[in-house]
Amino acid sequence: MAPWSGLPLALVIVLGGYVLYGCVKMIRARRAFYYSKVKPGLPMPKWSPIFGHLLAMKSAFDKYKLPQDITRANIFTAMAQEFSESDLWYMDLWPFFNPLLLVNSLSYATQTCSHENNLGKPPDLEPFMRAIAGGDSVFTTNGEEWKHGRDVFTSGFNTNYILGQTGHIVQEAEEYVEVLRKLAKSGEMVCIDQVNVKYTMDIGGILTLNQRFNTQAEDANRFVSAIRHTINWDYLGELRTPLVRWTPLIRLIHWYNGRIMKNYISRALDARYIEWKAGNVDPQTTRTAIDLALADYINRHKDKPTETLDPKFKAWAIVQLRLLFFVAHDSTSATLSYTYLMLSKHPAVLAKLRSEHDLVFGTDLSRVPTLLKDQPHLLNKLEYTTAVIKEVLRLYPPASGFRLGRPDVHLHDDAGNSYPTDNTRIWVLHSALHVHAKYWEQPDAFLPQRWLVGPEDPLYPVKGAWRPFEFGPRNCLGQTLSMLDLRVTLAMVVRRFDFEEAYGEWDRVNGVSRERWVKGERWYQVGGGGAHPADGLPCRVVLRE
Ligand code: HEM
Repeated sequence: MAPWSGLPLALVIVLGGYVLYGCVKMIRARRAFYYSKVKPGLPMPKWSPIFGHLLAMKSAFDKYKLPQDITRANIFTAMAQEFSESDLWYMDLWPFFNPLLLVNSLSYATQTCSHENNLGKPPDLEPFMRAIAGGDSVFTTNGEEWKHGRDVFTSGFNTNYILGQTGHIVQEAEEYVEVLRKLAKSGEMVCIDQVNVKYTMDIGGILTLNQRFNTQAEDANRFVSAIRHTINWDYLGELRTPLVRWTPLIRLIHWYNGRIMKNYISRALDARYIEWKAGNVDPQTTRTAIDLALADYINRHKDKPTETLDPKFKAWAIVQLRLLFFVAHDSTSATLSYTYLMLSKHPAVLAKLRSEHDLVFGTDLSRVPTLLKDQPHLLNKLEYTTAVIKEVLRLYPPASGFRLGRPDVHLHDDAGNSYPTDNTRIWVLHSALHVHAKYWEQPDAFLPQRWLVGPEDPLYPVKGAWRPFEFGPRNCLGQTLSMLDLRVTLAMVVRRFDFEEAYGEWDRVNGVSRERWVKGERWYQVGGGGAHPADGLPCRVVLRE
């Protein structure tokens, strides 16, 4: 029998076909990028006809000594200094990304996210978000589909309603204080970000799914474990290369976890629908995401109520609720972690924060939960606390803005230059914009007072340069909730505990070398949903009482 017959020959043909297909796609992608971006002389790093900008990424890692697990936004932030003249540059990272346009100026950010241009979300968000949400969610869809989702959930996140939910947050915060107390008693080093993720998941559970998960006190239930596993595995994909995401093992894990999440929310929807039909839910006072989805469904079927939920609605609602549970907890937990870190590094700020809490809530700490529950508007008096949170979000923004360019939309600069956005994904780099010397006095310094000074002060922030929640039609739906979570938590926690960063010890125990520092910081941002502190921010919790 000839050596190249039968199965081996078929394999060679299939593999050869794949290689050929890949080559044709690569040639097409590089050619299109060359003619639309390289030839017209648009700003970009040195481009190679074979590697595009993949080598430029490698050079950035070497040049800025970036650790492997740093977020992509922070890689681009390091590169931004090379494009300080244009404040914008293009990148060809095929096959890992479609063509990118990185922007780092207030004007470009505003143009990208404006109502007028109304740019949508790119399909490139899908691979990550699909693993979490299981389908097209309010985060990733565009047009009418997006608008319907946004309209259904908006009233559950408005300022008045959210302030009325303070009691629920305080309830979880009381549990959280007990967890911190135990950690302080044990004296153990702990990666506090993981503790914060559990805490914010408990808040997210009650405000999106109307369920108390008790993740802080007990072992995580199957839904909660499944979503965090999905994020962790997906992050592993992001860390190595996005191709890892498509390996059969990771796809199998996502499928398995996705089934758990889907079944869990499906049962929760059925159970809650029974409550609604029995008249046990007051739509005026209960606007958790699950209730808002059901209220919309019931309203649309009011002429012909259904015995059980329509499967099409259920499939849609499951996706939205998975997404909302994720966004409701992840970035807030990272912000909380960075807040503790900044407070531990800036004792004068911490002292001022504590004085403000003494002034607003009195010095009897045991009264704080009741005061918060009975008079949530007291939180509006926490001006300095809000300034601290804003400054943390300036230096450590957990997310970015991401839009799909369009042939009719060009970004313009003051000199009359015009930059095409056709066939590009525009990435508004919050981490670069938030420390841009053009907009910020002492950009790298942690100075909460900049949020309290008047326009005559050089520290006074330039309007629109702080955009952790983005602006425009696709701005963050949950920003009020997030700011409330953070203010309640700080009011409950900072006068009881100190947090002592312990990276040195963690690195010794884990044999980590000094290579993993970025701009003198060991707590650089790593991926994992939103951007979180590297290695979960190892620290010791110390009880002050
Ligand atoms: C510190 C906390 C948070 C930060 C920094 C943050 C940041 C952001 C950013 C930057 C976007 C826009 C992304 C883009 O333009 O491409 C966004 C969208 C969104 N966020 Fe947040 N977020 C936070 C917390 C929350 C919370 C607590 C919720 C509650 C459910 C939430 C729900 C959403 C939703 C639903 C969207 C999509 C909105 C749309 O496309 O219409 N986020 N967030």
